[in-house]
Amino acid sequence: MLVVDQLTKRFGANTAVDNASFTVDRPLMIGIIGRSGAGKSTFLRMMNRLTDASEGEIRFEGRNVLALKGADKRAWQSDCAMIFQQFNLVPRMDVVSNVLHGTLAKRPVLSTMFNLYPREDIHRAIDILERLGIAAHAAKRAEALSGGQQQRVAIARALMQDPKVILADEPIASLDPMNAQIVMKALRRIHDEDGRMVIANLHTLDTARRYCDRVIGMRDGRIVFDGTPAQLTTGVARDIYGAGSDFSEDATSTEIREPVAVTEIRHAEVAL
Ligand SMILES: Nc1ncnc2c1ncn2[C@@H]1O[C@H](COP(=O)(O)OP(=O)(O)OP(=O)(O)O)[C@@H](O)[C@H]1O
Repeated sequence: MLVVDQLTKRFGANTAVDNASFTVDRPLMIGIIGRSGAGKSTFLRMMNRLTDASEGEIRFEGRNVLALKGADKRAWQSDCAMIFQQFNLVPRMDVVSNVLHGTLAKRPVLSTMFNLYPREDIHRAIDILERLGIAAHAAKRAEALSGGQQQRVAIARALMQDPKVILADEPIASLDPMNAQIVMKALRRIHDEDGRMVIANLHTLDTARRYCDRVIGMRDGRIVFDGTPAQLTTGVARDIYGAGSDFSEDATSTEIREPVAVTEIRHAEVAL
């Protein structure tokens, strides 16, 4: 389904992604972990064609997506939606309009400029917001929502594209532990229920272990681990992070320890 073949990206003398290869034969939920600068974002950006590769191929369903041009490239970018750490919403625009922006690539420029969307798209946007537990905020400005709610709006916008793959670049790095869990659960549910592949860059080991079927570890641009969460032992993690024997998983943890926070999560999840 997805074949990453000897993928390399150089920025001058710096090799950000170094001869990376892996194969995915069904739509899994994949976590990419590694310390800052390991090449995780650059990989996602190549996959979505925001950055060109220096060498190698990314084949999705048999096509080398790195060779696509013009309308084919835009169609791929629509099939492969991206969400970001900072949500990238239009802050002063209402939530529904932000979600409808997910149809941008498929809409004539003029109708988008004047916010003219077909009724069925508006209904679909509201259905998606409902699915994510935030339909009650549909008419509010995006900036009025909490970080966790804004990230769910960004996921809703991605879903409007009806993508085959969702790429998430540190989707929970700006969120508190409670909202981080709500967002990760939303991504996992979308994967489970819709069968979409999700590839998420994550900076916390426990999140990768808990939500992903497969974990890829990057260090200095190279893939140094590719396995199941069960295979991701503390020793392996130490290798990925290039850490010494004093390495503590707590340093990369988003676990919630206070019982009160767990109760809050359960309340929030009822809405999901
Ligand atoms: N546009 C760019 N120009 C030059 N160098 C870049 C550019 N983008 C990334 N790099 C370099 O490529 C390497 C990998 O960066 P990348 O952002 O992919 O790492 P990362 O694992 O996503 O880290 P982080 O978690 O901090 O975002 C780093 O050394 C970075 O400085």
